[in-house]
Amino acid sequence: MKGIIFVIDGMGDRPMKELGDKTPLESANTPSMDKMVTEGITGIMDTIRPGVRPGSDTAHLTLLGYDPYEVYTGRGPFEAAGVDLDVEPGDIAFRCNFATADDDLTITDRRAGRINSRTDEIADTINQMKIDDNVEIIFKESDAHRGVLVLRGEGLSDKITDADPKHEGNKPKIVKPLDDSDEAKYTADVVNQFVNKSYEMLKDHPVNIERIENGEHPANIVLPRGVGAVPQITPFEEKYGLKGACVAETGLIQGIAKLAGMDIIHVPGATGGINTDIDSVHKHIIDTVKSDKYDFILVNVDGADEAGHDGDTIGKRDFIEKIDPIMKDLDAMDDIVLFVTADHSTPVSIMDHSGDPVPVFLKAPGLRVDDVTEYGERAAAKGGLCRIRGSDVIYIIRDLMNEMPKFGA
Ligand SMILES: O=C(O)[C@H](O)COP(=O)(O)O
Ligand SMILES: [Mg+2]
Repeated sequence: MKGIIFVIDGMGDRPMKELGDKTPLESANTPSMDKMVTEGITGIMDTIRPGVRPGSDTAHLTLLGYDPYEVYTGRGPFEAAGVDLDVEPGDIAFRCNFATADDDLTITDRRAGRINSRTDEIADTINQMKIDDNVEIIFKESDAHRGVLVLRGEGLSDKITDADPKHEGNKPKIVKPLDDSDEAKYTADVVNQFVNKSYEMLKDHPVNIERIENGEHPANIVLPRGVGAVPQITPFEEKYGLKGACVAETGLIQGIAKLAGMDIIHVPGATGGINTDIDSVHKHIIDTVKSDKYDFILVNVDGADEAGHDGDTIGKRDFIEKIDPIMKDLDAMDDIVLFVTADHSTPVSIMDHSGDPVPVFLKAPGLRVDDVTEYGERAAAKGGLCRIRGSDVIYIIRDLMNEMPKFGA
């Protein structure tokens, strides 16, 4: 028996007039998932707890059986692991966005047109930045508009705020210390200098001159957020005795799996967007599930979340439809316990994560099948799994895999 958690990132949503009072999932044509739901059991899930808006990081940690209130130190170190940057004790790491700023540093696009090429050249320039002799700047591009900053040196602190203003039309936030320590004050000052210097170094960068000539948004500023020191995570295999692999598109999810000791399966052509090479994603998921090497596989596809963040209703619905053929192949396998879910809702109307519970279903041998015949937020709420929490998932899967020790004699 193999366990699989298949996360359709940000899939949960709310009914929309544009879709005839349906959600993107309810409106999507998903014959394979509907068949699996008919033969399986459904429910809804509060990934962390009702009303809590999960980040993808805290959500995935929870699904893997870690308590984010214990192990989560910030998003940065997971993003760093995802691009193979070491974060050592004493370092602090940030998730960054390549963004577009105008002359007075007002952010006009937090994702620089979802830039998807030559960010390595921009990273090379950022790596030449000097702030003072005490602190080393280590920067690496991740997928699309994402990047990672690691600061290394004496006397740094992760007790500081973010620079990313989170909404266009604002200037970068002035980073502030969160406690009275000299370390936090110093680190905040370093990060503020980093943001300003990134604009100075990038505004006339050849990559950006070319982007402007092509009518694209330049990546002329770097916005750090999600600061964190290195987290302590018990390896997944040590915790559960299951050898794990992760097939994911984005550095964040790969980084979480890597820090949990799982093997990372790289997917050529995966962009994390609705334009991803879905055939390549499909092939790598199925090959990994079929491989004898693994007992447990974490899958994450990210396009529905990106479409939610972009306010793209039709893109979100159509991306969900693209997942259905992958499910058809998983449906043909007998020896799996498959848990399909979103990590959180990203309603198109909000363009960000919400606390709405997400629809889930289970395919496994021996289930107490319910009456639900369609995969959707409201249909799933009528299913036999009822309303669960994300922290329940790894227990439910291990039980159905016959891997759970008995509690008691
Ligand atoms: O896509 C991501 O990395 C995040 O989930 C959203 O981050 P962004 O708003 O910076 O794109
Ligand atoms: Mg997510």
